[in-house]
Amino acid sequence: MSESAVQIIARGPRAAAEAGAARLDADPALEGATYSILEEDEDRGVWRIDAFPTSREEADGVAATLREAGGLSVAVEDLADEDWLAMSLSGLPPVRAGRFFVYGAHDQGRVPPNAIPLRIDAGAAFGTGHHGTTVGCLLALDDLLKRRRFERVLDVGAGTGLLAIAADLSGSKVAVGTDIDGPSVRIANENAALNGSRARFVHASGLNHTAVRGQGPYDLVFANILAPPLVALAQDIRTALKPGGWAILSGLLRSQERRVTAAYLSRGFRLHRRIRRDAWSALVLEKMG
Ligand SMILES: C[S@@+](CC[C@H](N)C(=O)[O-])C[C@H]1O[C@@H](n2cnc3c(N)ncnc32)[C@H](O)[C@@H]1O
Repeated sequence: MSESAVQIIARGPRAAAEAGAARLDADPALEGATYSILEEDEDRGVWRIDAFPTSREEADGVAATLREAGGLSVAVEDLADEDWLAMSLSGLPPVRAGRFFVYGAHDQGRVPPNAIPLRIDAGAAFGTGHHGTTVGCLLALDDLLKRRRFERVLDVGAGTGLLAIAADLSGSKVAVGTDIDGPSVRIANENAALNGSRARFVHASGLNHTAVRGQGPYDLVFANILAPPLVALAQDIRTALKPGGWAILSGLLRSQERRVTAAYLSRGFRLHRRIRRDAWSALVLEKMG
């Protein structure tokens, strides 16, 4: 959808927005759709979903699904420029998440002392550090690093690569990432080079790549994808981890915590912590012996 990119904006009460998001998650045809949900106006109780479809078919599907959910006013707005994501994100403020400081080119020189800087410029891949799902992962890593080190780290659904790069820059020996989206893999490898990181990214669905198997087993696996693939990948993530290894799972809504947690508890994980940000939840799980 090059010259005619659109953004879909749906507004309504929290219950309607969460119901709309749940419908997007449940539709296999919209599995790859990227959207965010957040509280836009706390006083008036208005919640908002922003979706950024990558094809006309996906745009029609997302808009129809949100309308069918009911209780939402849905607008489809044209984005004039193909580089809309970069435009909409340029100038965003830097993000501090624990010891990590995620910033764009325009904030070079503002890195606080003692922070681990992650230079990530807005572009066509997900993960500038501004989304609640990404912040949850960085906060979880920061917290775990207070008591332990992770030698080998895997990042499933790496987007810009910032989670694997954060692991590498905070002392991991091996940091590998995968993404089903080819351009994201290229961008993630460029970001690794830009940050002087040895993290490496490969084009793969889930954990299905020889480079992923070859570097395992892992001490830590990140997966910031949606609830259905998190459930579907539970066994693969378990297999990829050492006993006593950790999983940081994100991309799920608070309303989906129980379903995702159940898939991991039933495979011998223990829930260590939940980090909630906006409507999103990040789960920190340990693989028991
Ligand atoms: C929400 S973004 C997360 C990006 C980054 N890890 C972060 O935390 O900001 C999800 C990414 O996962 C990728 N993805 C979705 N399903 C996947 C799958 N089954 N296997 C690998 N990557 C996947 C998408 O292309 C997208 O880049």
